[in-house]
Amino acid sequence: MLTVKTWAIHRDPKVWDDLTSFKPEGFEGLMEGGHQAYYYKFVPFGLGQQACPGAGLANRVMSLALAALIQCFEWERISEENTDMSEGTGIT
Ligand code: HEM
Repeated sequence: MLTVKTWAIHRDPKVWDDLTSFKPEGFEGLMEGGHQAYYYKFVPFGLGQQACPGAGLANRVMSLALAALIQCFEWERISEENTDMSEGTGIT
């Protein structure tokens, strides 16, 4: 069996700058160059035979789901402190 090391790909300093900072703009232009270019750099759905079969659906409904959450609820911060986004163990 061949497994793809997504953890290492997503943390490759040759591909990603300043890995531990929150920089959404780092994802801009990710889709340029077509499907293949996107998948080699950023592989949230895995790769190969075991890759997520729901990727197409997820990509299409993600912005709708997020927009619905933003529109339907009143959001507020629970404290003035920044959320700790550091890695931990557990199940997503
Ligand atoms: C943001 C949304 C999603 C993400 C990030 C995601 C990510 C993943 C990942 C990383 C895998 C494992 C790939 C591997 O083992 O290499 C996977 C597997 C799978 N996903 Fe998703 N997924 C998402 C949404 C969905 C949706 C919407 C469906 C179905 C409607 C789905 C169905 C599946 C199934 C059935 C597998 C198992 C595939 C297999 O083992 O053959 N996923 N997904």
